[in-house]
Amino acid sequence: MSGPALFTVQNLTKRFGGLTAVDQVNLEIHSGQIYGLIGPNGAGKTTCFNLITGLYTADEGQFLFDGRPYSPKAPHEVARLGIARTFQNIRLFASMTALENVMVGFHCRSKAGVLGSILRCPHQRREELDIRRKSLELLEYVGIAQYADHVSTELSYGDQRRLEIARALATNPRLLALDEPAAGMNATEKLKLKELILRMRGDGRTLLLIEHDVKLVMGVCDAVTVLDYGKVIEQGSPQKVQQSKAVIEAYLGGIHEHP
Ligand SMILES: Nc1ncnc2c1ncn2[C@@H]1O[C@H](COP(=O)(O)OP(=O)(O)OP(=O)(O)O)[C@@H](O)[C@H]1O
Repeated sequence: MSGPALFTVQNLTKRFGGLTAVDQVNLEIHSGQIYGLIGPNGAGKTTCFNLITGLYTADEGQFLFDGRPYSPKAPHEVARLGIARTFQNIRLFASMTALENVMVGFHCRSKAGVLGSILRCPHQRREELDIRRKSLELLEYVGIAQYADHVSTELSYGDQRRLEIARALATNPRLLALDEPAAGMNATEKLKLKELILRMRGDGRTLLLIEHDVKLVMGVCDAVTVLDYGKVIEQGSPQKVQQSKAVIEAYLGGIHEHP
């Protein structure tokens, strides 16, 4: 793809004791792309995500975001810089409604902030109403507006994952990272998720996707990187990756134990 990349990963390496979980990984994500990061269990996908989103610190390598060096120190700083993520294990505010969960995403970048919304100073009322309206719009966007007033844990598993996406979108990220969004979903939920991902791309969003469902990845991604034992074993279009001997061998290799 031509033009400068929105997000670049250069020689990324992370070790846990004697284990190199991520080993000299390079990748380039361009604006408007859906970029897939796949690989067998233990390949290093989540570690990569945790490095990109500031949960872990890299041992080697660097990131460029919009051409500038990006060194995430903490997750809240990552959100402020324009990267949002969802989690493999859903992390919603369990006692809040679906609507309130999305409102928290907006408050992260509102002038009033979460505390202001609780104290409800008069001049913050208007901003609060605006956030409420925009949160409802996002719930509609991901297809769960009918559950706005339901406590988040009452929602089905698939809907909770869509709620996480809505909350992440509330921060208006330039890069949205989804960590196994289809995990635990049934076929109908996966189809709806696919539609939502394609809709986000249609609206110009840039997505990084870790996903075990290879069919989903091949169906939505513009470019894919395949990891195995922390190393990139293939990179390119879904067509190229699907035909790669190294990828086929890695997936047929069965249970992956690190040496
Ligand atoms: N905090 C940690 N401490 C020690 N080892 C870790 C840690 N996190 C991950 N690992 C190891 O690093 C390797 C890569 O793990 P990672 O979770 O990144 O893989 P993955 O591709 O996301 O796997 P899965 O698809 O099963 O989620 C694995 O061998 C794992 O056991």
